[in-house]
Formats: sequence, C-alpha cells, structure tokens
Amino acid sequence: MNHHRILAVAHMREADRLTIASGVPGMVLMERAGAGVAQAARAMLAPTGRVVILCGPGNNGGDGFIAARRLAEDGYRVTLGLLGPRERLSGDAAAAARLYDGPVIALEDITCDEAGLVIDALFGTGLTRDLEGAVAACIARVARSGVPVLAVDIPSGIDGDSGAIRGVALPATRTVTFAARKPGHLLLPGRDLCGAISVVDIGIPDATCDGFAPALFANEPALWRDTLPRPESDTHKYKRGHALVLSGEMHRTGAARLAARGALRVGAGAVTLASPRAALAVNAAHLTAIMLAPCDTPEELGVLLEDRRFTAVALGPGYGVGEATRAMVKAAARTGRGLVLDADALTSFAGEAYTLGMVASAARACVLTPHEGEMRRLFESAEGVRDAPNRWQAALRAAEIVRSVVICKGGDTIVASPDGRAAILAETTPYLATAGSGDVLTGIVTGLIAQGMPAFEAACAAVWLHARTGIVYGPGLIAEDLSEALPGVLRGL
Ligand SMILES: NC(=O)C1=CN([C@@H]2O[C@H](COP(=O)(O)OP(=O)(O)OC[C@H]3O[C@@H](n4cnc5c(N)ncnc54)[C@H](OP(=O)(O)O)[C@@H]3O)[C@@H](O)[C@H]2O)[C@@H](O)CC1
Ligand SMILES: [K+]
Repeated sequence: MNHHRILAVAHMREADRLTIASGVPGMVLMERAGAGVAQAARAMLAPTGRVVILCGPGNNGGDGFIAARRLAEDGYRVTLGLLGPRERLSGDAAAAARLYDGPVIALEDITCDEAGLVIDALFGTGLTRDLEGAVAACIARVARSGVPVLAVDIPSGIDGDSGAIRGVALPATRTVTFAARKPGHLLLPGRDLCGAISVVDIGIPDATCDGFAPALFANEPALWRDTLPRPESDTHKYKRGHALVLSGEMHRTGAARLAARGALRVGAGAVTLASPRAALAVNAAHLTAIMLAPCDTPEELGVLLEDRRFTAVALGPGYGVGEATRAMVKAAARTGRGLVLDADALTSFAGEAYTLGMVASAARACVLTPHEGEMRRLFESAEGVRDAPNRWQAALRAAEIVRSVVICKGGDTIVASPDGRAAILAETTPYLATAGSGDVLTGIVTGLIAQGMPAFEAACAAVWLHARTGIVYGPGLIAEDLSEALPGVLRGL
C-alpha cells in the first residue's frame, strides 16, 4: 500500500470495480474489510465483552455483518441493529448478512446498556444525503451514551469527499478504513470525528490506483522527503540558493523580516531583504545575517534581479495593496525566478485570478499562499472555485487558473498543483493561528524554492514543517519562535 495516497470516493469505487473485474470477488474484499474491523474491535473490548453493531442498508452494513460473525465466533456478546428490513439488503451485503446467524434487531430498539463498544457500520462512502429520522435519533443516543465507537470506513454522517457533516455524524474513538484514507478523513470537520485512523489492506493493488487523476495525498514527509534539499559537502552559500524578500513601508516591515528569517532557517544560503529606502534604517536595526538592499520601484527590482544568484523572490507580506504592488509582482515574475506570492500581493489581484495566472506563468515556478479570505477575494469571479463541491476540488481548479501551486491555508491546509496533484495536511495545531505565522510559512516555501526544490514538494514540505514546528512548540507560540524552532524539526527528518 502507498501510505500517503488518499482516494476520492469515486476513485475508491473505481478501484473496487477494477479489482473485482481482475478476478477478486467482491465478497473477498468485504470479508477482508470485516476481518480488519473485527481485529480492531478485539483490541478495544474486554474478553467476552458486549459489542453493539449498527448496520446500514449498503455495503458498509455488510462489513458490519462480517465483523459481527467473527466477533460472535470469538465469544463476544454481539447485539446487531439493522436500519430497515433485512430483505432489502442486496449483493455482497445480503450475502454477508446470510453468513451471520445471530439475532438481528431493529435499529430503533438498540440501547448501549453494558456495551463495551459500538461498531458504526451505518454508512460509509455511499452516503448521499443528510441523515435524519430514526438513524439520526440512534446516532444521538449512542453519542450520548459515552460508549467508545469504532467507525467502519468513516464515521456515519461524514461525507467521504468533503469531510462535511451531513445532518448529524457519530464521533468515533477509532476508524478503520480500507485501501487508503479518503479526503473526508483529513478535511475538517470530518478529521476531528474519526479518532485514530488505521488503514486495512484489502488487496486492492497499488497499480490499480496509480493512474487516477487528480492524484490526492496526505501531506506527510514520505510525499516530499526525497526532494528536500540537502547541502553537498563542497557547497558554498550561493549554491544553497539566494532568496529575495520584499519589505513593506516603514510602519510594516516586520512581516517581511519574519519571512526572510524563515527562508534562512530552512536552508537558503543567503537571504536579502529588498527595502524601500525610507524603511532601510528600521530594517537595518533588526537584521544581522540577512542582507539589505534598497528597492523602491519595479525598475530597481529588475536591476537587483540582474544578479543571477537570486533564485527566488517572495512578495506580499506587509507590502500594501494596489497598482504599485501589481507592478512589482509583474517585474519579479518577468525575471523568471521562483516566485512566492502572499497576502497583499494576492489581494492586489482580487477578482483577477486569470490575469495573475498570466503573470505567474513567466516565473520559473510560482507558489501562492492564500488564507480563506484571500482565496475568496482572488477567485470571487473565477468559475469552478467558489462553487466547487469540496475544498480539494476548489484548490485544484484555483491552481489551474493561476497556473501556480496554491497553498489554501486553514486547519486542513491543501496544497494543489496545476498538474493535478493535491495534498491535504492531516495534523496541525490551533497555536499556529497567531500574528505573523503565515509570513513565516511564506519564508519557508521561498527558502526551499530558492534551493531548487520543485514547487509542489516545496509547498507541501513548508506546510508540514510549519505545522510540525507549531505542534512541537505548543502553547505560547509566537511567529518569531517558528523559525527558531524549525532546526529541531528539520533534524528529526
Ligand atoms: N468500495 C470498496 O472497495 C469496498 C467497500 N466496502 C464498504 O462498502 C461501503 C460502501 O458501500 P455502499 O456503496 O453500498 O454505500 P454505504 O455507505 O453502505 O451506503 C449506501 C446505502 O445507504 C443509503 N443511504 C445513503 N445516504 C443515506 C441517508 N442519508 N439516509 C438513509 N440512507 C442513505 C443508500 O440508499 P440509496 O441512496 O440508494 O437510497 C444505500 O442503500 C464502504 O464504505 C465500505 O464500508 C468494503 O466492503 C470493502 C470494499
Ligand atoms: K460508518
């Protein structure tokens, strides 16, 4: 199994279909899925403990019947509640139900008294509408009982593609999913309802999923570790890349300095801050290892970038919104360097994503780092972004329009590439929601791109490193700490 691949619901269904077509009966896949659930349940139950299994009308319920049979065989006391009449089950789910010879009661009659565990096999990836009525009432009852819940595939009520709650959802202590995680396991609010997630190999070959487009991943080091820049023994500072960060005016220079420091800490050999003349003294008073150059106009930026040692430019933090900023972005892009655009650079192109895409295509590589508000402003009139069915599809469409790698920041940050790859961050911390934190992220991406790391991988690595540093640091974190704590996280890789 490719552990960082994730599968959209349609791709999971297609992988299932192709595997069955290649000669593996669907019942074999379901048997393996149910066995994986039973195994996880054993670890959560006392010997001969009572387990309540909630089964829905589709194949998720089928997995529940398989687990019920296996746990009953092992001597656990099984109570199985089924949503709807047994005769309405069909296909593999009906076959799984036939193999279970214990009593089946109506879901409405289920109570959790003395149960050590509830197995939630109501709905998986086949959820198509909001939960209501008897099933919603049952979910509320189980949630209130406080009994640990093991979710089969995904907590019932969570949309597998978007992570959204459809009406209500049953929070789980553990989730056992099959072949690969789905986007809904990583996206909020779904992620918070899954508990610990484990993936069971049910025999869907990796190769079956290799060609799926778009290609989705969990943003974990396995995705980008091999492309992370590592200095060679005969290196010198300019071989490690030289990043240029543009500073804002006198009263807003801090953001650019935070970015510059992030770029230096992540390994850029040299970092220069390009500062308006009026702000040179302020910047000079705060800088040591970072160099300083005056720059007030697009022409001056062009002259500065005639120095071929500059490999990446960051523009936006604290820079100001307007025509002057647009002109600077165009001047930077024209020089064909790596380009990272954030904050004011993005807002300066509000409603003009296609224009920005044209500008960005001149850069060697371009990464945009919008938070939710910037994303909304930039793509307000762009087709297929605001009306996308979920955040990863919105991110991919956005990347296509701006012809850049886009980092859609949030509690479940998505990195999307115009080549059809997208990665979702699985783990972060709310402590990162602090002033200047985004500026440091901009700096980390810039530093990695300056060292020649490919844009998608650089963006993914930066997002992960930024989050990991926040997690490790924890309470009390301020933006300045991020760069200082980064070496510890880099060492761990
Ligand atoms: N793919 C694989 O490789 C493997 C998949 N496996 C398992 O199969 C699961 C997917 O199975 P699935 O496709 O049968 O969908 P599932 O989630 O059981 O629900 C569909 C049923 O629910 C109904 N329904 C939907 N929404 C509803 C609502 N709001 N309220 C009420 N009813 C609602 C819907 O009815 P309909 O919309 O047709 O009216 C239909 O009857 C997957 O999660 C995994 O556990 C494993 O066995 C291993 C191999
Ligand atoms: K479920």
